[in-house]
Amino acid sequence: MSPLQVAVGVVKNSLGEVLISLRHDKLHQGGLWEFPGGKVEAEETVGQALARELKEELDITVQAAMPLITINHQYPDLAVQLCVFTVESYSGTVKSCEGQPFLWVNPDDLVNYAFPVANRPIIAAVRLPPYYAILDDADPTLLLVNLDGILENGIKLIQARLKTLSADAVKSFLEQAYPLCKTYKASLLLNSSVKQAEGCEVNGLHLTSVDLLACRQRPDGKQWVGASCHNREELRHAEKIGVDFVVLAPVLATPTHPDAEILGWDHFAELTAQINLPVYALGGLTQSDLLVAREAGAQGIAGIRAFLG
Ligand SMILES: Nc1nc2c([nH]c(=O)n2[C@H]2C[C@H](O)[C@@H](COP(=O)(O)OP(=O)(O)OP(=O)(O)O)O2)c(=O)[nH]1
Ligand SMILES: [Mg+2]
Repeated sequence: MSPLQVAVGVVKNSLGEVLISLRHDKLHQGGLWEFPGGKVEAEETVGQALARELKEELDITVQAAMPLITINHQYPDLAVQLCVFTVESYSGTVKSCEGQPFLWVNPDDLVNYAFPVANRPIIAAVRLPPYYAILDDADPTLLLVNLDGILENGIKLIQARLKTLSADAVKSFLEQAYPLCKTYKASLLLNSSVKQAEGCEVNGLHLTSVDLLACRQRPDGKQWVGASCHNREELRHAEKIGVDFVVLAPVLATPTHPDAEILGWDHFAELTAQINLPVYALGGLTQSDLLVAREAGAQGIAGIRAFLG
């Protein structure tokens, strides 16, 4: 049987808080928090269903919505496909039309509410930004200059991929980079191939595809865990161990990996549709590819050169 298709909306207020509502106890997944939305009816597109449900449940009119993530989940009693949109603009004032209590919650606080299990990657997608910068040490003298440029560009998620630096050099870099990222409210992840610097604070770990496949479970004690993937097997493993997001590459030709097999947007979209995780597109892309990437099911764009200035 085909899954129950559900249109789901991530609605934000002017403070950047997200609307959640409490499912009635008697419903499927009752007593848990949800993002507003509901079943797609026959002869209705998902976008039409989203607009109708948000009008019925909240009395708001959707003016623009962008795909965020699609989740295919098998509950013991029901298969659902949750088509989640970010509501970019709407008119009207939110009210509870069907008696569901609702709350406005800071995205980072969503993890403190009980949602249906299918919602875990949705919450990650809501919290993650559209761009993921990869800072490499091809020229170590430019590391801090490049980091500054990335932060000045407004990028909030950064991976330090420091392949050549010694452990001491990594340590002295992180001692400057972490506090700098913090002042810009950006998160800094360390690539798993980096010589680990004892006692250095970062916001998370980014697993290389080799390290990903070697992990039997999600590494402990990390705020964020990301992973690099190139194929279905790696994506499945990332989903299985419960990373927060992945980077799928190379989408287009890229000078840093000239021999890698290129996915192209169609194959990227096909692979991304099969996985319940936020996926960043990487390889030969720039910030201006964001809309194309979103249409292909991506969380956003990752890049080495894309955010340097
Ligand atoms: N709206 C919504 N549904 C979710 C979320 N997470 C999740 O697993 N679901 C599941 C629960 C249900 O099985 C299904 C939504 O179906 P529903 O019956 O509540 O939809 P509806 O609003 O059209 O309900 P109704 O008019 O028939 O009362 O999707 C979520 O965040 N939002
Ligand atoms: Mg509903």
